[in-house]
Amino acid sequence: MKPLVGIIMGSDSDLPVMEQAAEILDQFSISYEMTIVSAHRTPDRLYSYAKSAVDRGLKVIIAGAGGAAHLPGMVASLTSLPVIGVPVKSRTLDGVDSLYSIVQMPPGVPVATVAINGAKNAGILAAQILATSDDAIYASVDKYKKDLESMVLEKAQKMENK
Ligand SMILES: Nc1c(C(=O)O)ncn1[C@@H]1O[C@H](COP(=O)(O)O)[C@@H](O)[C@H]1O
Repeated sequence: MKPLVGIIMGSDSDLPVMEQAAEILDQFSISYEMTIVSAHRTPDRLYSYAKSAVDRGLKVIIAGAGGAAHLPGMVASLTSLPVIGVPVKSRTLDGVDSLYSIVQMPPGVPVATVAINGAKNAGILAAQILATSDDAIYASVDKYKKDLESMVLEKAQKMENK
């Protein structure tokens, strides 16, 4: 199945965070590809990845990076597909550097930025973007949210009955 979502990250050290996006896409049975692309270390690869994305059938790109996280913004500059940015928690500044690098994009080049290490929400958001034109994906996401609601209501009930 051709991947609909591209998950990219600046380094293999981002994988423990970024694989949470893959896990939730698996739950929704959404096809994806996952690889390393770095604006800083592999600029030519970044260019060819972003430029070929739409022709390869991708609909959404999730880009995660830490520190001076230019990857999501640079991808967004090179393609008109929606880009979701995941600030990965860095070793020195706790990911605040990653967050600020990703979130403050200039007008005209948005990156939908999730929380620090928020790769799971990035996956859900990608599914919701796809769901606007796919009823089966919409139904999966809708069920996920209803299950979440039931789970919390059950916990509330247990807490009240103690
Ligand atoms: N922020 C970027 C970019 C980029 O934005 O192009 N490329 C790698 N990195 C980040 O550097 C951090 C440390 O990388 P290493 O663990 O490989 O030293 C990672 O979090 C990666 O996302």
